[in-house]
Amino acid sequence: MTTNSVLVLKVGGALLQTESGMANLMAAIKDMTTSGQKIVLVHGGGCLVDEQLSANGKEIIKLDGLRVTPADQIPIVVGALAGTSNKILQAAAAKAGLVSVGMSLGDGNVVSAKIKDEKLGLVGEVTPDDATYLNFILSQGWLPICSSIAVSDAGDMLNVNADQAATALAKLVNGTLVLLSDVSGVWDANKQVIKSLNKNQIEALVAQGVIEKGMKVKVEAALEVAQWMGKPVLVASWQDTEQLKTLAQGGSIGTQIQP
Ligand SMILES: Nc1ncnc2c1ncn2[C@@H]1O[C@H](COP(=O)(O)OP(=O)(O)O)[C@@H](O)[C@H]1O
Ligand SMILES: CC(=O)N[C@@H](CCC(=O)OP(=O)(O)O)C(=O)O
Repeated sequence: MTTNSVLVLKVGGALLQTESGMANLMAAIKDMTTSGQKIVLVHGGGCLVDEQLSANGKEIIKLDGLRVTPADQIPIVVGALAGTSNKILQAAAAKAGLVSVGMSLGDGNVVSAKIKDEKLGLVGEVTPDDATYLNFILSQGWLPICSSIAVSDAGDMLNVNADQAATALAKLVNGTLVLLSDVSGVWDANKQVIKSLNKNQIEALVAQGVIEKGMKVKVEAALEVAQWMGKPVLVASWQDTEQLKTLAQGGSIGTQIQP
């Protein structure tokens, strides 16, 4: 998708567990940036957080796809996302010949953050704020790699769902959002990828329980941006090299979430 607008690519945490997946993605990013496409990479790391919480004897609780994050889990969550996950991706970027800047939502006032809902603990809700820092990184030809850890004005470190993090950054730079997961797109009840979805269809599939958990959060984030921008948002897979090539050539892949 070589467009004039900035491409905001979000990758789910499962990517970080496959060397070949990361290598393929970084090769596709290298191709796109070489042809002048500006890219912001936003990442999750939910599975790494799960691993680290378990290793530290902590409970894993999710509500509607969002992790309940008590204060005693924050150091582990921040370490897994802003630390390990972010640096794993920077290492993969370096291997592909890309110059990256590892960052989080707490940097340069890119977003403003507040606690989303007391019952989720230290989970953040973010809104776009100041694009100066991100635009500077892009103007240097560097690849920003952003984790979904935010910092509130009150000085709390907050855990933000990475799809929602990507939503805020896509709005910030008025970019084109692509959410890459470990599935080829949004499935129907028979696990067939649906080519295109609008608001009514999404609401029906959520009500039927066909779209659930992390995919519910993702599709709702995608719909919000699609409506805000007045253009479709793609939900696709980082696993499929062909999909990545199509994306790099400006084609449409996976499921299009329509405004
Ligand atoms: N209708 C659906 N279509 C595709 N995936 C779905 C659907 N409903 C639930 N899922 C689940 O959502 C997962 C993707 O969400 P999530 O794990 O949060 O991804 P990521 O970590 O890439 O953001 C899929 O692996 C799948 O198990
Ligand atoms: C609040 C919340 O749910 N935060 C997520 C942040 C990471 C994430 O979203 O990772 P994926 O993209 O791999 O799912 C979490 O703690 O798992």
